[in-house]
Amino acid sequence: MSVFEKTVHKAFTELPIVDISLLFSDDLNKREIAASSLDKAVRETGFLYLKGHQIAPSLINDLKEVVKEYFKQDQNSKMKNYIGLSKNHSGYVPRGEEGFYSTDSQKPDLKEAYDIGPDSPSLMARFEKEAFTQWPKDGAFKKSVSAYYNAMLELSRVLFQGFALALKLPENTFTQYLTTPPSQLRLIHYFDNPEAEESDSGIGAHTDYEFFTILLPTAPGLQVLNGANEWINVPLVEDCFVINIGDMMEQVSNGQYVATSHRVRQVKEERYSFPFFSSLDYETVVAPISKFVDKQEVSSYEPIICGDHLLAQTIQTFSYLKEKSARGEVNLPENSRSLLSFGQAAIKEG
Ligand SMILES: O=C(O)CCC(=O)C(=O)O
Ligand SMILES: [Fe+2]
Repeated sequence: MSVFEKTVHKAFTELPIVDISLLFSDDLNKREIAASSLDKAVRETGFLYLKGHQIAPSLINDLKEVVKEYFKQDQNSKMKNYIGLSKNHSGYVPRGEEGFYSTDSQKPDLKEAYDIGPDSPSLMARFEKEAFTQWPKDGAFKKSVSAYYNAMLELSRVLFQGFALALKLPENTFTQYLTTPPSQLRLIHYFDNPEAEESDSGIGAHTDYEFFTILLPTAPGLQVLNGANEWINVPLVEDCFVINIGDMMEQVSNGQYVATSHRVRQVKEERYSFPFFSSLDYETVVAPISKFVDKQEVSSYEPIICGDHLLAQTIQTFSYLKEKSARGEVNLPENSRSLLSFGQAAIKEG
């Protein structure tokens, strides 16, 4: 395969486990060994289990505890922190607020969420120069969730370096743009539904918008589309995160690393999941790196501005932002991509 051909994932039936312990080594040769196993897994599947991440179990346990307590509250209490009341796209997301994932508006995805982003500059930096994250009253929630957010931000720095090495690029290729990224942490609660059928959607099929996602699920339900267009179950593996490639990694690598479609289905037992969407600084221009573009080729990946891509996708999916857009209070950035412009399905069509 020429290095310029876009990757097509294998017809995998399970996800590889990648141990990144060596990425924490002071020895570059050792970091490169870990990076090459990352590279292999990403090319074959675009999705993997991450071992050796050095996140303390207490951070994870504290997070699960405060989130479970939070969602136990009644709807009125949760709506006091409705995401539409915030200036930086943070807060409670009731069922049905997001219109993208579920294709059937009569049957919204069976979930609610709480979204956390940084204080300004945030995802809404185009419209709000100064904005602060909306937190519920419970101080324990803020403490545990912030600690987990900060740990994810640090892990994303290690992984950005790992992905740069994996792509045989200078190690700081991405991290030079990682100062105040508008990365989002979602705390998702899927309702228990013992009668759930195979077609009942927790989250409909999509790719994530950022570079990669560090996901912590608490129960099965996640499914990934493989190279043969089959949905593969992602069972839990103890002490592992799940990592998947997002739109912007596909964009910078000119399709060497492809965003992977995934969905959540048939959630019978109550389920929580915590994706951290790893982004770079808002103004970062995300274009295919020249090494991956054939001189004769016109790349199908037009440059995008990192934060604008996230903003555009978000405006197209959240009801409160669609309403603000209709009132002229927010507007789509120039050259916005439509939804589902990345991933295997988009490559096959395009
Ligand atoms: O809940 C999960 O396991 C996946 C969540 C997800 O794909 C997302 O929020 O983008
Ligand atoms: Fe996702």
